[in-house]
Amino acid sequence: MSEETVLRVDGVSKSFGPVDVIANVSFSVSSGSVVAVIGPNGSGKTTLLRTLVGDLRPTDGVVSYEGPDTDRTIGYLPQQPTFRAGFTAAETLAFYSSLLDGGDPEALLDRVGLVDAADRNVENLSGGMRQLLGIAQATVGDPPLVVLDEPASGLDPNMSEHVFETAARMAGEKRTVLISSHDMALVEETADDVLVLNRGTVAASGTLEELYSRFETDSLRGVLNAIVGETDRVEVVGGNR
Ligand SMILES: Nc1ncnc2c1ncn2[C@@H]1O[C@H](COP(=O)(O)OP(=O)(O)OP(=O)(O)O)[C@@H](O)[C@H]1O
Repeated sequence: MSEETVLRVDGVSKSFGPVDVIANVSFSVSSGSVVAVIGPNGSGKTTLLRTLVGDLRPTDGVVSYEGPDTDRTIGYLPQQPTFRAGFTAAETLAFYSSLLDGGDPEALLDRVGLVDAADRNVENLSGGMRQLLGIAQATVGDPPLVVLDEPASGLDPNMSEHVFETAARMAGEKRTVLISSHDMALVEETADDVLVLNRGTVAASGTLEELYSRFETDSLRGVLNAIVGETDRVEVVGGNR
């Protein structure tokens, strides 16, 4: 695996009005790796990813893309992807491809295992199929960095595994994949590096082995429990706003 930095995040904070959601987050992402962002509900994963892809402007700090200079540098699957109604899956990808000179829709659908749904209208896709179409959309134009926000959410176990295998295979093609997830088993199988967010700050980061050794455990669940404790409440930043 190459060790070139593709993304550098330096002291990034994001507030919404008076609500500080992420604070002073710094890390870098190496090319060709799968990096997982994990953390409890409300810890700031989506806000961090949206800031990294330029969907949100950081309140403080700098995000620098340092990968290859291509037409599309970062592909992004939002937590809830939306598509224009009336288009088929293939037409949706053809549309994005036409904007970027970004490749053959059939090949993009094949990459995520969605060829059989090519002619189905997007509003008639199942939740899992929508996620897969969103992942295909995120890879249009072959961006060196693909950011996937909970791509396996709502998918059955086989599909979740398929999505993570797809992500790992993409990273093997010299593409870097940054993925947020609550599925600890799949993160353990797939991730080269893990960033643990808690209350909007980086509580820990490193390879699985580094995290296991630091927290004297043999699972990510153990790492999370050591950081967050066992709780049945979602931490809500900024109170009840
Ligand atoms: N636009 C906004 N205005 C105010 N607060 C916000 C806004 N967007 C997010 N937040 C708050 O920021 C915190 C982090 O939310 P975020 O969606 O980033 O967390 P998350 O780790 O992705 O959660 P989950 O795992 O549940 O998807 C939450 O308390 C949320 O209510």
